[in-house]
Amino acid sequence: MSVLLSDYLQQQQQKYTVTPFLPEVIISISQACLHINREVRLGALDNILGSAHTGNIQGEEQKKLDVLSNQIMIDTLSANPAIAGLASEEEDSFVTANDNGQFLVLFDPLDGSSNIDVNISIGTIFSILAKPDGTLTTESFLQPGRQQLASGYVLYGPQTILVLTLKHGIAMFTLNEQNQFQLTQENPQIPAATAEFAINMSNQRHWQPAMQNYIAQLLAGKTGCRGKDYNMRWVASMVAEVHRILIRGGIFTYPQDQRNPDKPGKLRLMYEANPMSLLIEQAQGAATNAQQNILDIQPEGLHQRIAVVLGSKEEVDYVTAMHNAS
Ligand SMILES: O=P(O)(O)OC[C@H]1O[C@](O)(COP(=O)(O)O)[C@@H](O)[C@@H]1O
Ligand SMILES: [Mg+2]
Ligand SMILES: [Mg+2]
Repeated sequence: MSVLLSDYLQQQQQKYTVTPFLPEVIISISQACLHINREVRLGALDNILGSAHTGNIQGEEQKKLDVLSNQIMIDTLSANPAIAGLASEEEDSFVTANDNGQFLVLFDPLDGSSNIDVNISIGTIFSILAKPDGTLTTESFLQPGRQQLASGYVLYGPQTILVLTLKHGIAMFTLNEQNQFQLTQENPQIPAATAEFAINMSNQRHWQPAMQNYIAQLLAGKTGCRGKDYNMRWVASMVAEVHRILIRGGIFTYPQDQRNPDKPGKLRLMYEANPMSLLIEQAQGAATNAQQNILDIQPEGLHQRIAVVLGSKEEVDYVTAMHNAS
């Protein structure tokens, strides 16, 4: 018998203590993503390709689909009275949703924007926190990743797949012919060892010495100290890279760059690194900023950037140890 997202959420409530109304928040997120999915599938037919000719607070050019997906997320989630506030890659500061809401939702409405126009996998990433008591402020959102109640992503690829954790393992749902998310895999385990890495090699000259040395070891293959040949992949969509790692293992990194010391990495802690790190940990992988566990980091800003190393545990531990020894 097929298990739909709503059935799965009910089962989780029967097995574990799930915060009241958290399932409804996840349903709202899934509805927003179904809407985004429709837009993605139509592409040029719905005039959603190309630049919006605007920029976000991070100085990045916004694509039409970045702006549209952000609006869909805000409109859909604000309609759920359980949600107090929202934070998005595309909004300068947080958005107040409902005065009596108990949850905060942080999201990257459209991840992998450079892939939109070329029809390569993109996604939506989300993180759910409990709203602390009192007035909603930026500080309300600045909770370490370990305090997330749930996180996940929707991958708009050859299949549309929702991946979710309520901190009791991981569930993967595939969008079926009735436009419903249907459970297709539970509790994938990331193999501890791997021979596949993902990094944007064009930035090599800017990496710190420890990352230079690590990648040089992998490139040396069988002839080097790691004693095996490594394969490389780079999709330029974090959602797609994390999905590959959840399915078959591997290591993904977007390291710190020496070009701009004020910008310790490209990826954002609150709505990219934290939700993905929770998923990776729930699948027996590891995630660090090359020095410490990402989920233990005390955030300092909504749009804080961070170096990310995640995936197969032995490989992540190895490269993290190299950084800590340097
Ligand atoms: O184009 P680059 O430098 O390889 O960066 C790719 C990385 O940037 C991102 O696209 C950033 O996400 P956004 O598209 O949400 O800004 C990641 O998904 C991906 O890992
Ligand atoms: Mg992103
Ligand atoms: Mg984005």
